[in-house]
Amino acid sequence: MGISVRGVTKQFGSFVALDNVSLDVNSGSLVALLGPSGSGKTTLLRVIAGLEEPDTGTVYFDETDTTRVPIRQRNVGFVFQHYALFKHMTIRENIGFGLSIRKRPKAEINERVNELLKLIQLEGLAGRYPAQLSGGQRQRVALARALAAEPQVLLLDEPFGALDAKVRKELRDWLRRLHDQMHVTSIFVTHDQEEAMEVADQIVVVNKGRIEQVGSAQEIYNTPATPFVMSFVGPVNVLKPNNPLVKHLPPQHTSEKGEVFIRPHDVVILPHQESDSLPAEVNRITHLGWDIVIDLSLDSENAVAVHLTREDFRQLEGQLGELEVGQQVNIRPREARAFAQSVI
Ligand SMILES: Nc1ncnc2c1ncn2[C@@H]1O[C@H](COP(=O)(O)OP(=O)(O)OP(=O)(O)O)[C@@H](O)[C@H]1O
Repeated sequence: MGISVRGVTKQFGSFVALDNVSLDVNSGSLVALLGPSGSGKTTLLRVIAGLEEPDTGTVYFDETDTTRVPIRQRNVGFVFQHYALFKHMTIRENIGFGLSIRKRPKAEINERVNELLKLIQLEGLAGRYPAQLSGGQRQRVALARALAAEPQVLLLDEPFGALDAKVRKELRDWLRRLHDQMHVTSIFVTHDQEEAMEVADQIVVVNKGRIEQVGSAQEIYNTPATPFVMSFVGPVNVLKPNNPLVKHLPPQHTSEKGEVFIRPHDVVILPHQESDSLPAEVNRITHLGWDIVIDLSLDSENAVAVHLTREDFRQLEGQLGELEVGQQVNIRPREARAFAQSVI
C-alpha cells in the first residue's frame, strides 16, 4: 500500500503545525519522520492514520482518497511510545484482542497469535502479564498487537522512545529485520537521527511543519538540501564569516551569508605546519568510545570541533606525541558546504 500526502495543512488555533506538506511513501517501504520536538511529525502521522483531519489537502492510500475515511476503515496498525497493553490480559490475549473483538473464530486467532509470538520471539512468555515483561518486550508485544489484524500500513510514534539506549538499539535492529520479513508499509516518528539512519529506507526531515528533505540516510548526510538538514543530521561546525577557517576556504565553499558548515571529521589535524594550514590551540579532548572529539580555538572568538577515529587519533599521537590541552596544532579543512539561506 503506497501513501501519498498532497498539500496537507493543519492549524491548531493560529499555530501552523503542518504547512502545505506533500509526501510519497512507496508501498512496502520503511520511512522515518525525523525532526526536532514540535516540528509536526506526530501531527503528520496522525493525519495519515485518520486520527486528525487536515484543514486542507488530501491523503491517498494507493489511488483512494482516504482523507475523510474514519480510522477504523483505514486498516492501519498503531504503536505509540507508551502503548498501554491491557494489564489484566495475558500477552496472548493482548495480541489477540483486535481479532477477538472482530469475532474471528478462536482457532484462527490462536494460529495468528502463535505466528506473531514466534515473530516477536516471545513464544515462551505467552501466559505472562505485561507487568512481568521488560519495557523492550512490552513494545514487541505492542507491535505484535498492531500487526495482528494484518494492517496495510503500520504507524509507529517514537516506539522506542521510553527505552534505554541498549534496548533501543536491539529493537531497532529487530524492527528492521521484522520489516524485511513482513514488507508492511511503515512510517515511524523519531527525533533521533541515528535511529532514523539505522532503520529507515527513506528519511523525511521535518522542521516547523514543513518537509525540508526526503532521501536515504546517505543522501541527507552527504548532500543536505538546507542548512537545517545539515545541522540536524550529523554533527557540524557552523562557522561565522569571521572564522579564520572560512577565510581559508576556496570561494566555492563560502556563501553570500558567509556561514559555512564543516563536519567535524572534515577538519584534518596535520602532523606539521604546511603552507595552507592554519594554527589552532587544543581546548579539550573528549573520548567518546570510537570517536575522539578535539575542541580547538582558532582565535579569541572562534572555535572548531574535530572528530577523529581512535585509529586516526593514535596515528596523530604517534606523529605529534601525546596531545594536551593548550598545545598548538595545525589544521586544514577537507570539505565544507555553504547555502544561500541563513541558519544563524
Ligand atoms: N491538539 C493540539 N492542540 C494544539 N496544539 C497542538 C495539538 N497537537 C499538536 N499541537 C502543536 O503542534 C506542534 C506540532 O506537534 P507534534 O506533536 O506534531 O510535534 P512533534 O514533531 O511530533 O514533536 P514531539 O517530538 O515533541 O512529539 C506542537 O507545537 C504542538 O504543541
